[in-house]
Amino acid sequence: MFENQNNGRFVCYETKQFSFIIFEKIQKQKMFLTECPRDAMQGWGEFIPTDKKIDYINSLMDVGFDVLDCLSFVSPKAIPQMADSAEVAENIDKSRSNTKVSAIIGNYRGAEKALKHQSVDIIGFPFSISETFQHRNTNKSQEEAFNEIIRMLELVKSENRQLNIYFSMAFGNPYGEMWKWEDVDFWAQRFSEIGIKDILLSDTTGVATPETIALLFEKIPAKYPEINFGGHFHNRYEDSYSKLKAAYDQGCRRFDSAIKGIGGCPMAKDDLVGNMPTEQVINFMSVEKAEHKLNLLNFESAYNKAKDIFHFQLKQIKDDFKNYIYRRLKMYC
Ligand SMILES: CC(C)(COP(=O)([O-])OP(=O)([O-])OC[C@H]1O[C@@H](n2cnc3c(N)ncnc32)[C@H](O)[C@@H]1OP(=O)([O-])[O-])[C@@H](O)C(=O)NCCC(=O)NCCSC(=O)C[C@@](C)(O)CC(=O)[O-]
Repeated sequence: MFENQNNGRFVCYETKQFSFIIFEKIQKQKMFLTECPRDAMQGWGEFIPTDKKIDYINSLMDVGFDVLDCLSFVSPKAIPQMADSAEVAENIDKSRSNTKVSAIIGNYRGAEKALKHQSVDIIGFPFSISETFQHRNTNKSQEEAFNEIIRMLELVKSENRQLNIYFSMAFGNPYGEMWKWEDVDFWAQRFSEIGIKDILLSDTTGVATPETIALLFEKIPAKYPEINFGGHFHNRYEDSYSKLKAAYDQGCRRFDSAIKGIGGCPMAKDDLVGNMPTEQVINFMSVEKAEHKLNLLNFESAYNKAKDIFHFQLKQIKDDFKNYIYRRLKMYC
């Protein structure tokens, strides 16, 4: 099968007597975007006052993201920054927005706490392809986590909400454990069997390359069409385009990101590897002419609030923009 630039593809059909090639129009799929202020905030050193969090999250609710991953119901000792999530959850204004709200949880108790809040539509559990990271992050083995997820799924169904699974360390790990795509496939199969419908292939510590991203997005989603797969990348600012492109070219239209790429998982390594920056996803969509429904004016106003919370500077933004233009020019020259 060969895709071309005109929203179409040449498909080769073979019967016993004939083989023929036809041109099929393909519907351009809309992007499905998740903004992750939870990932940005959870490792932030100074405590962000609760009212600032609420104000920031409500400004993001106006942008038009499909999902806002903004809450966390884990141990406050492990992640003190998110200890006020219950109060934040009670003050999310969903009246003007279709954006779904997602909360991260690390055990059944966290799921129960999250689901008490009517604003929470989705809970997300970080299942790890690396056994070491499963222990580090949730104090469980993979099998223990899997069994707990089965219980959580029952709970989520009875509450009429949704359970997303992150495949942490899906592209490799920094602990010296062997990585192969077949391990990701093994777990995708098991999660498919229990009826999980949403899996985010996550590059927790930024070890993925465009090649491993392309490999995983080529192999895995095709085998499990009943599951919606997405990309949850952590990377350096300048690697954003090539990583998005690697997944996009394999048909992935679902991406998680955080403004300015701030954040990461504090349980993974000592140094946080930044998130996929949302501005880079927006740049990417404009280059690829990908359809989305973000309100960019509202995005700018949320971006200004992020600037205040995370103290990033205008000069830094200008430098990033200059670097971005330079790289694009280099690609075309
Ligand atoms: C998962 C647990 C809770 C298990 O924690 P545990 O140690 O197994 O639980 P425990 O039952 O032994 O309890 C330990 C303490 O935590 C408390 N506790 C226990 N559970 C809860 C709860 N739900 N809510 C509030 N408190 C809780 C519990 O009460 C106790 O407090 P103490 O008695 O010592 O005062 C713990 O290991 C933990 O909090 N880990 C942090 C997980 C986390 O938030 N990681 C970051 C988010 S995941 C991520 O960022 C990756 C992602 C999503 O971006 C994808 C990717 O890139 O890979």
